[in-house]
Amino acid sequence: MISTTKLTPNTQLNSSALLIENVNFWYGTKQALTDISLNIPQEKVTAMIGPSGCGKSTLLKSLNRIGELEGKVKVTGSIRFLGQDIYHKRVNINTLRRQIGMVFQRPNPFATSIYENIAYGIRIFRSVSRGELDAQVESALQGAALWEEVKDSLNKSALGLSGGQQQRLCIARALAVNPKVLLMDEPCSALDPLSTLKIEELIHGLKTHLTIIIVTHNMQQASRVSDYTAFFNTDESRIGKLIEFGTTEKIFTDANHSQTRDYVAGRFG
Ligand SMILES: Nc1ncnc2c1ncn2[C@@H]1O[C@H](COP(=O)(O)OP(=O)(O)OP(=O)(O)O)[C@@H](O)[C@H]1O
Repeated sequence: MISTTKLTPNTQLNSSALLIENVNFWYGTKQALTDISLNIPQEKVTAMIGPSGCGKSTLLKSLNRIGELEGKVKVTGSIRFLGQDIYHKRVNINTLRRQIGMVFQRPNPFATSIYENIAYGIRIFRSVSRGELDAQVESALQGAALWEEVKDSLNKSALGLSGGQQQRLCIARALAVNPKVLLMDEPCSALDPLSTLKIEELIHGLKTHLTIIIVTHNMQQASRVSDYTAFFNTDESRIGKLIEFGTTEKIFTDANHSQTRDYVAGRFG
């Protein structure tokens, strides 16, 4: 159910998964984000919306530090995951990325079997018996609502699955290592309407035990799947900033800022 609590970016929620404070982000000398403060609630779905180039993906990728893989980047400010500073020098990046998993715009399964796509990540983090591995693979595929469709073809190539199935496999792969947060970067933009519906249903079920952050250009999708929405924009400086954060109901029906109202009404972007 969508809460009607009035929220501002700095409002302290009872249970915060990620606390983002005064974050600035640069690719080399190009600044992509300025002064972002946002409190991502635990076990809810938060949508990030805004026109192309306003830094939604950049912020998403800074939450599990995979943005750093794209070359020389600089981040200032603070991002706390369950209270811990993710940029602290003693943070184990592999553990961070296990706890904060990610699903991308285009499904990117490994060119191996369906089974191996899931088993690979589990084996990296701990040694398990074959029986336990089988059970965990099944559990992850069940969690991504894919088990019934693939249980008789686990040894077949993942590349033979449809695009929608591949995306659910990628979700299963992320779920297999028990993340606490799932970052989704336009996960349905390459999918047909039926596959999109399946992913949206999945998101709805997953938030009972996962915090989900989804970047989407689809306003209907944002309003269907999310509890909270963050709207980003740029001005003439071309640097992304957070304009407004609140319950999805408030952002879509009674936003404080005219830019937000114009964007959700489809008047620009
Ligand atoms: N690897 C990179 N190197 C340099 N600049 C980048 C890189 N990735 C993104 N940018 C720039 O950072 C800014 C924010 O990009 P980002 O992809 O985060 O925006 P976005 O809101 O997610 O856009 P879209 O909705 O089109 O995906 C843009 O100006 C973009 O050109």
